[in-house]
Amino acid sequence: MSLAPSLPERIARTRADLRMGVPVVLLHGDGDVVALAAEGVSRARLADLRELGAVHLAITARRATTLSARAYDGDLARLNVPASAGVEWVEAVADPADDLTHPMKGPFSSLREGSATPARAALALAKSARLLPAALIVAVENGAQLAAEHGLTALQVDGALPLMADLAPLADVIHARVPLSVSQAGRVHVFRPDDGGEEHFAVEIGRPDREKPVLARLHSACFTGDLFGSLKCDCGPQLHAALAQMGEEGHGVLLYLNQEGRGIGHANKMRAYSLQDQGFDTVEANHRLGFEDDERDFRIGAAILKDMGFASVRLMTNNPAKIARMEDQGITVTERVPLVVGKTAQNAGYLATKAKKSGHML
Ligand SMILES: Nc1nc2c(ncn2[C@@H]2O[C@H](COP(=O)(O)OP(=O)(O)OP(=O)(O)O)[C@@H](O)[C@H]2O)c(=O)[nH]1
Ligand SMILES: [Zn+2]
Repeated sequence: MSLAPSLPERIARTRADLRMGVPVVLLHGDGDVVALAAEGVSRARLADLRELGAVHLAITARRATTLSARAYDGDLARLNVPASAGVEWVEAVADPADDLTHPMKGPFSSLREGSATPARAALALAKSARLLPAALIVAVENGAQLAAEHGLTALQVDGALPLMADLAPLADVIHARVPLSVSQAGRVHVFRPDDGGEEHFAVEIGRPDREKPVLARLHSACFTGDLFGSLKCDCGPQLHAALAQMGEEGHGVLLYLNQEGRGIGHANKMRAYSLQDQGFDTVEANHRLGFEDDERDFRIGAAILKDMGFASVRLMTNNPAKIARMEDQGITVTERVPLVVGKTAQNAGYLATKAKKSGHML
């Protein structure tokens, strides 16, 4: 009998700690580290980390490129945090908000020695906590002992990294009838991943025949567009047009995937919007923040479709990557159903960038 949390549960706990600004211990054969999310780091915590040893700031190669810092570790850089640097320095490196007003942030020196794997895990955890992808790290001698002494969560990096890259199993927790304006025959399913991540929803309209391709939409959450009527994107009109077409045909399935801001989270999407007001396009803004163009995991959508018994879809999308990801995951896309609605003066540039840089068929 063991009441100890499993590895997926430990990952969830580590993520929650980082989000709260609590340090965590990452255990690794080549050397343990204490890690702390850079976002919102307090003076006291930074001082505590310095007591443990030399502090480094792990950032993604995307962010390093913007800062003209060397990324010796390929996908990331471990910057030396100067002894004189305070929390303002950490925030300014992690967050591009004032890049234009303070363009000369360097020069930076980066760590070359030692394994970058714990730093990589810290960044993956920060991303999955929907924080800025930047983490303070300090190498420590006996991480497990330190964690026990201070009541910190300790995580084995070698087990956690591959598990985080895998798709977390999803359970169909509950489904219930919800009459909708587009169709009385609406049913909403709630899917919950076993890694403590966000729940996703499936809206089933009618009773689609599982033997035939179903009219399907994979919608990514957009709180500004879906709820507030934002004119900066086309999400709200796409959501409503997709449901309306399913209502007209009598059958369909709309997945509402909680991957806000193409998977970077609410706060980071608003940071991206703020950068867009400084003149960067949607892709450049993601890169400056340290993210890839698109951080979504469409395996989730494919897994939900399969769980519901759907093997082939008529996919409502303009995004060729969505079609490719479905096919990769064994969902046959028999037809692409275009979904071009909601063009506004304010989103013309956004849509043009999607067409130019992401290959959208608009
Ligand atoms: N990071 C970031 N995310 C954005 C921005 N504008 C919209 N989003 C997010 O982008 C996602 C839009 O997803 P979808 O509607 O599935 O659009 P898509 O991938 O372009 O594909 P289709 O609509 O199927 O053609 C949502 O998660 C939005 O929150 C932005 O400027 N930056
Ligand atoms: Zn949107």
